[in-house]
Amino acid sequence: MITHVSAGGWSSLPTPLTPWILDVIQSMGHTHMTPVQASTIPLFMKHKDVVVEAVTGSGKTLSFVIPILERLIRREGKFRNDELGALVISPTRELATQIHAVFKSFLDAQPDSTEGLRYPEPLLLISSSQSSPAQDLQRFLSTGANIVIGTPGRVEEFLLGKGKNTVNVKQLEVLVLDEADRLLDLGFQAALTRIITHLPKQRRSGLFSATMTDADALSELVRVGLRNPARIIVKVQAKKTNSSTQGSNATPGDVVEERRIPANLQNFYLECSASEKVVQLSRIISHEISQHQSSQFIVYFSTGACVDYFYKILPSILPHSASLYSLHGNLPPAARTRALEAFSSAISTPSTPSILLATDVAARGLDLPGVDVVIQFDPPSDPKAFSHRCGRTARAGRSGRAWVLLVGRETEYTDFMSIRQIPMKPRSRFSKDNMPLVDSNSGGDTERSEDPDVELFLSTIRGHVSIDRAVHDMATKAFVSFVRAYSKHEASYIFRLKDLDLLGVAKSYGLLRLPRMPELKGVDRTLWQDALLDWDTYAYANPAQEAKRLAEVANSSEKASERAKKNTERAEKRKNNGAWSDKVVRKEGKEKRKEKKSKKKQWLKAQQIIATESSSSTLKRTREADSEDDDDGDDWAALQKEERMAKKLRQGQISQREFDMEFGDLES
Ligand SMILES: Nc1ncnc2c1ncn2[C@@H]1O[C@H](COP(=O)(O)OP(=O)(O)OP(=O)(O)O)[C@@H](O)[C@H]1O
Repeated sequence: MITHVSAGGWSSLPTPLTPWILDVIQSMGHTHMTPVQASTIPLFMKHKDVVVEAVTGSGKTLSFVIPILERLIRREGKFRNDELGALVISPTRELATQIHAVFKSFLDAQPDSTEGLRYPEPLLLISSSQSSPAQDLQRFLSTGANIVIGTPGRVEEFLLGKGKNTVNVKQLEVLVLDEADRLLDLGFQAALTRIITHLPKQRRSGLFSATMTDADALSELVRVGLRNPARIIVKVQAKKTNSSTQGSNATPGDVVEERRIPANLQNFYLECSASEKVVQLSRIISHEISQHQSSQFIVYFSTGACVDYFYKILPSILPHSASLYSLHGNLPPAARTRALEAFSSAISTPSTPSILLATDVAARGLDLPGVDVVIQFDPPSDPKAFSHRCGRTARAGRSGRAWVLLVGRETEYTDFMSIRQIPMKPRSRFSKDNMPLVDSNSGGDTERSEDPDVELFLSTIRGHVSIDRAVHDMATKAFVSFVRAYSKHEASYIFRLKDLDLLGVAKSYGLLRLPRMPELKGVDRTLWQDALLDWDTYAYANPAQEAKRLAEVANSSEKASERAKKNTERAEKRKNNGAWSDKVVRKEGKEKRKEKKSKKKQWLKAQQIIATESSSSTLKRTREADSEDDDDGDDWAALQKEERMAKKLRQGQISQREFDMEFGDLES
């Protein structure tokens, strides 16, 4: 369904558009302006700075493209080759390329007789994967381009790096920040400030986004050099029923709600357990294909590693065959361009369903009118990205459907979004037959039982993963990156890692075993079962990678046996060292005892000298015998006994013979 949201014909603008510009607009099939265009174009064409907030897909691009062209066409005096007339900055290269294409569709159609924009090529994209900054600079000078479009990094390089003394910005008429709230975020702030400081103050500036709410702080606007800007907010009113209308289409008497998402967007959330997410993703896709004949999907994940992994896994679990595409920021620029081009052309000729798996690099601005369904497998870390992701469908009055999977207490996210005028409707989990999954009811309490197919999916994914060890590496990387991203959610009081069932997530991912990571420290591992697999023979499908692994295994087992050998040697040495030190201790003890003994014997000797002359030979023999005695206790007892006997001998209580029998050399 396409609901045309009109706000008057193009001819109703207070300043008429240049005829050939109007022709191009008509050739695009845009018979009427959208509300944001009707509000913005007249102001921005004149001398007003604008801050524009309007929902996704409402036509903001033409709201700045047309005023820029009109200002440059009407300008008195031609730009010199090194002079820049207009600068458009966007946060991603994909969006920059798209904006470039919109400008180009106008400029390519300009008649030869046109005054104003008559350069070999008045337009320059400086974030293309096909050109280097040096080449951009060269093209700028050779073509005399006056409209430059780029991402912050490349624009900075262009104006303040290599091009510092080449690109003349003195005559700059217009600066546009598309997705301005994103550009004013911390990540881009420093580069943006440097660029803006470099530009002349006498210029018009326009800030555009579907989520400008945070960027309207006065200090932000002053920082980007806006003076007394016109604030344009285009809100959507929708009937609080299933059939929605937009803007003035709501009739008096209807219960209407204001929302910050397109009126024709149906926005659903589906609550399931962590272990059920992949099952439910597959079933939403299946439901959309069979019930709504949807054929173009974008599925958002939280990290590039998750995109890579599910790109591998999904074909094994999707009930329908589909063409998959992947797009994330870690891909080389050329691969990103290829993926987007392939997905776009698949959209224009739908035969089998096409599914783009993406991160937030594809959340904002991309205009892919054929997208029927957006599924957020993981809610975004930045809540603002939520409406941008949803907004890849239901564009320009078309209808579209968006889903988000929420786990446990994550359903609080719906209230969080509702406050931000982004309503969501609950949907039940889907059963195998794509019917709502009914929770069992025992004694009045509804029990959420895990979908029985979770185990089936787990073993299917595991089966797929176990074919190639590289996929296992991807699975582990994806899981780890997901957990780390989860802990960085901006809405951290809703997305709390400690509340998340990590074993459920691991199950959903089809992990063969749990990775070693501190976040898994507290989990009850008795609830987890590793896949039965011989890890020694589990191989990489890529022969070179497998050869490398085997070499590493051999190397590490060699190292392990070397380590074991060294350990044994060390143990042996310790033992020997231990025996030696025992000896030392024993020797020292012996010497101490000897010393003690000799002192006592000296004392005894003195006693014996006092005693009888006849016992002296016996005592001498006793001393000699004692000196060989190592046992300190027995020795001391013997000495005491000897001393007692010697005393008895002196007192005549025993005879010399009796004494000698005991201590001397007489046999008893
Ligand atoms: N006046 C119009 N009538 C009908 N369709 C239009 C009109 N103006 C623009 N469009 C179409 O609407 C679609 C969305 O436009 P655009 O990409 O500018 O949206 P946006 O507001 O910038 O969205 P986002 O916030 O997602 O970047 C485009 O396909 C464009 O061709």
